[in-house]
Formats: sequence, C-alpha cells, structure tokens
Amino acid sequence: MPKGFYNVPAPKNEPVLSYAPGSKERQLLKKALADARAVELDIPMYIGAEEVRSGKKKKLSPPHDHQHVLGYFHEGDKSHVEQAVQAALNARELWVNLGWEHRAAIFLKAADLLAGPYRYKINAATMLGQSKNAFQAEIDSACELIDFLRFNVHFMSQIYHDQPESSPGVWNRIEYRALEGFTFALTPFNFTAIAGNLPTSMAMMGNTVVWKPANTQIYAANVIMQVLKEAGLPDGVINLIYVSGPDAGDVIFSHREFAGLHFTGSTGVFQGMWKTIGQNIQQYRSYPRIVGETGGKDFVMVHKSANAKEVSTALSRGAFEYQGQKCSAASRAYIPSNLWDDVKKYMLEDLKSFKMGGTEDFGNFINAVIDEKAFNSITGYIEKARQNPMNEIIAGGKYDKSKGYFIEPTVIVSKDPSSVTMCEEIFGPVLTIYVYHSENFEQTLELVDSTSPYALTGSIFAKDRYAIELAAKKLTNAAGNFYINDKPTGAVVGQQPFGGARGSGTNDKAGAKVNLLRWVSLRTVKETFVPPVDYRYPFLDKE
Ligand SMILES: NC(=O)c1ccc[n+]([C@@H]2O[C@H](COP(=O)([O-])OP(=O)(O)OC[C@H]3O[C@@H](n4cnc5c(N)ncnc54)[C@H](O)[C@@H]3O)[C@@H](O)[C@H]2O)c1
Ligand SMILES: N[C@@H](CCC=O)C(=O)O
Repeated sequence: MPKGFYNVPAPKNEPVLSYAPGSKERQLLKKALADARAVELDIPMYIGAEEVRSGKKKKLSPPHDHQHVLGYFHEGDKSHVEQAVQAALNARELWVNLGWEHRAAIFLKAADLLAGPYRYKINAATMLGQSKNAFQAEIDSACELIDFLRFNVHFMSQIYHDQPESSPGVWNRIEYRALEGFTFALTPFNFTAIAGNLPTSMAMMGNTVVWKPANTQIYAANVIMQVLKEAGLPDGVINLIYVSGPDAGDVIFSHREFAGLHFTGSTGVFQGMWKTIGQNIQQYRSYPRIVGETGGKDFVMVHKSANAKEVSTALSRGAFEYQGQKCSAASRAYIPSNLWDDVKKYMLEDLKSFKMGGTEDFGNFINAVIDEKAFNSITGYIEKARQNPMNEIIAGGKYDKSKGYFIEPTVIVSKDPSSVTMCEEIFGPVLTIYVYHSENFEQTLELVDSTSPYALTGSIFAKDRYAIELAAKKLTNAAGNFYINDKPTGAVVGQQPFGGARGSGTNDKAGAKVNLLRWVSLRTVKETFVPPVDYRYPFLDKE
C-alpha cells in the first residue's frame, strides 16, 4: 500500500518523429520493417501465465500485399474465453491489493519502452498489419499509445487525490475501488493506440481484463502484449484471446462476474451487445459498466467567408489519411456555391498528386484498406453511388484487389443531401460533397445536424465570427469533437479528449479522467472521532 501521496511525472505529449529522408528514425524504421518481413511469426494467445497455442492457425498478411505471410495466430474458441475469464478472476485479488504507485510504474515503463526500444517494432507491425504509412503509424502506435499510458497515469492520480470535505470531528474519505468481477476490452482494427488503451485503462484502475482485438489488428496487439510483459504486468491481469466476437460475447455476457465492457467499433455491434447485456441483467452481481465509442459520419461545414485552400487541404487530409478508416474521417462536406470552383480545383490537384501503394515505400500517401470484406463493402457503396443520377464521381472510383486492397480516393458530388453516401458510415476513402447556395448557411446547418444518426466529429470553416458562433450553437449536439477551421481528425490525448454521442457512443472520452471514472466503484467512508453518547437533541427538554 502507498506510504506517501506520490506525484506522478507530469505527462507531456510524445513528440512526433518526422521520418524525413536521411533521418536516423527512418533508417531504424526501415530496418524494423525488413526484420518483420523476414520472419513468419507464430502468435499465441496469452491466458494467465500461459502462451496458448490452439493449433488452429490463421494467416496474417499485409492488406497491401495479401500474398505475403507475416505469420499466424492461434484461433481460440469458447473454452479459451472461459479460461481467460478464470485467469482474470484468479489474478484479481493480488492486483487489486497492489499499491497504485506500482500499477502506475508498470504503465509508465510500458510508455517508455514504446517511446524507446519498441518504437520501430510497433510502428512496423502497424504499417504491415494494418497498412498505415509511417506518419500514420507514428501518430497512432507510438505517440497516441504512449500518451494514453502517461496521461492516464496522471488522471488516475488526480482521481485518487480527489477527496470530499470533512466537518469537525469527522473524516470523510473516498475509496476508488476496482469493479467487482472481471472486465472485457473489445477493440477495433484501425488504431493500435485504441487497442492498447481499452484494456490498460481498465487494468490501471485495478481491474483484471479479458481482451479480444480485431483479427486484423492481432499482429500489433502481440507487440503491445510483449511490451506490457516486459514492463512487469503480472500474469492474468490482461488476458489476450483471439476468438470470434459472438463466442466471446456468449461466455462473457452470461457470466455472473462480468463487471464492465470497454468497446470501440461499429455501432451495430455495440447495440447488439447492449441488448444482450440488458437481457441478462439479472444474472450479474453488479450492473456492468458499458462504455462504447462507435461509428461516425463526420462533417465539414463551410461558410462563404472561408479560405478555399484551407478547406481543400482539410478535406484531402481529413477524408483520405489512412484511407478514410478513422472514425473521425470527413465523409460529408457542405460547400457554399461561391467557393466550390476553387475548393474543387485545389482538391483535385491534391488528389492527382497522391501516390498509392504499399507502406514500405515511404512516398505513398494512400495505402490499402484493411481486408477483402471492407474492400467489397466500400466498392459496393461506390458502385451504387455511380448508378444514382443525382451523383457525379469527380475523382477516383477505381479499385483493384489483385495485390492488395487498393481503392482510389473517391469524391462524389451529390445533388441530394440525403443520398446514401451522405448519410451512412462507409469507413473507406470516399467523400461526398453537397454544394449549397451560399446564402443558405443557416438552413444547411440544420441539414448537417439532422442528416445522420451519428455525432462524433465535425468542422466549421469560416472567417466570419458570427457564422462560427451560429454553427457552434446549431451543431451543439452534432459532434463530440468540434473543430473550428481545422480538419475533424487527429485528436491528441490530453488536448482534445475524444468521443461522440448519439449513435456514436457513450461519449466517455478516451484518455480522460471521465473515462477512468467508469472503471472504479466508489466507497464513501465516514469516520467519526468522538461518537455521541446521548440520542437526545439539545433542544429537547430534559426531565
Ligand atoms: N468512436 C471511436 O472512437 C471509434 C474509434 C475507432 C473506430 N471506431 C469505429 O469502429 C468501426 C471500425 O472498426 P472495426 O471494423 O474493427 O469494428 P467492428 O465493430 O467490426 O469490430 C470491433 C470489435 O468487435 C468485435 N466484434 C465484431 N462483431 C462482434 C459481435 N457480433 N459480438 C462481439 N464482438 C464482435 C470485432 O472482432 C472487434 O474486435 C467503425 O464503425 C469506426 O467508426 C470508432
Ligand atoms: N482519435 C482519432 C480517431 C479514432 C478513430 O478511429 C482521431 O481523432 O482522428
């Protein structure tokens, strides 16, 4: 137990390395990529102290080069979910009783390992396994994951310091207890940082965890687990399993000790799980905490006073970085008629200059989408949009999966502001633009607010301050992360806490104090130093 009120090291955002030609980091990253390509990994599940190999081996390949084999992971079944739950429950008592400064030290050490000796390994794994270019991998698997770990330790210590008032003769205290039971982290393919944050934020607050990543992120998830082990995370605190989502759900959501779900992924999957948890509610010891950050249909709204070049750059980056596979990616834009010719010209120039290909060629801005299922879904949207006479595809629209899952960055201009690609999350490199009459700003704000069920990110571009104020007011509930004269992607831990409401999630802001508070159950303790010995109030007449 702590023997002092410790101050943790003040967190600072991890500097983003440039990987410029000739730089040391570029050379080291290239070497890490070559090293990773040269071996075929055999990736186990991690349950308690065991590395579990089921023998059911599944291939892992780079999305941009699907014939190459990076390695195999061992797929599990329901029996592995049961083992992982048991391992988490077994590890709980020791972990819950470990002084918080030791928990903090483990995660701070993990951050330093990622910033130092593991930086190129985890970036290379993300570049190869998830087809992110060097810059996108650096801001995700290195910097954002490091920031999550360091800032969360800082927020944890703030939470523990947050104590109630006490009146004379009384000492009130709050204990921030771990949840009773085990917790479940279910993570998406698109951010290595999110995959690392969901289980570690729960574990940091004293919980033990079953962690199931997306299959297409296992290659980098394995590196996260190596880092955590090297940092000294005790066996069983985080148990990493590779099973189907429904298999995991069947075992976990019917378990009496299930205490919390930390999810990031699609809206439909989250709503299905919430329903199951609701149906099973009487089986649980406690009401499970449910946190889910889900889909988006993120907008860029432009006022007639905006700068066309700034808008086009925000669209080129906001819509197409990481092939549009960010929950925050700009996927619908509303451009005023007075600026359209300029925005279009600048954007088409940008798109023409994009190079597309594998991640090992550092000249490529665009890489592949994650897998064949995503490729088929995204290209399905493009084909349907092509058939709609209200739409015109002004850029891209072509695709090829012979070597990797490549889809050209595609821009659709739609005369119908409620056409399918203006409303639905596509999760790929597709941007739909609606050109509105520049005098109809206020009506268009209403359209932005009501077009989609999501409310994750959105931007307003304007020079006119009255227009900015009006947009901020009218779009109060349209985005959990709202940007003024900036693209709607690229939130930084500690600077722009991230998450959305409406259909986009519970808005529990990843990498923030409010998120960590979901993983503790408070016990209020009142201690009275000299308890009264007479029940009577002073005003009562004595006999
Ligand atoms: N709001 C955010 O912060 C945020 C961040 C990243 C991604 N996302 C969203 O995530 C989605 C893309 O990620 P994805 O394709 O990995 O999402 P996904 O919903 O397909 O998968 C997420 C996780 O859930 C598992 N899963 C899938 N079906 C399941 C089921 N029926 N039962 C239990 N588990 C199941 C997957 O295996 C994976 O581990 C997009 O919708 C994106 O907007 C949101
Ligand atoms: N936090 C990231 C998005 C995470 C979702 O995929 C951003 O702000 O771009």
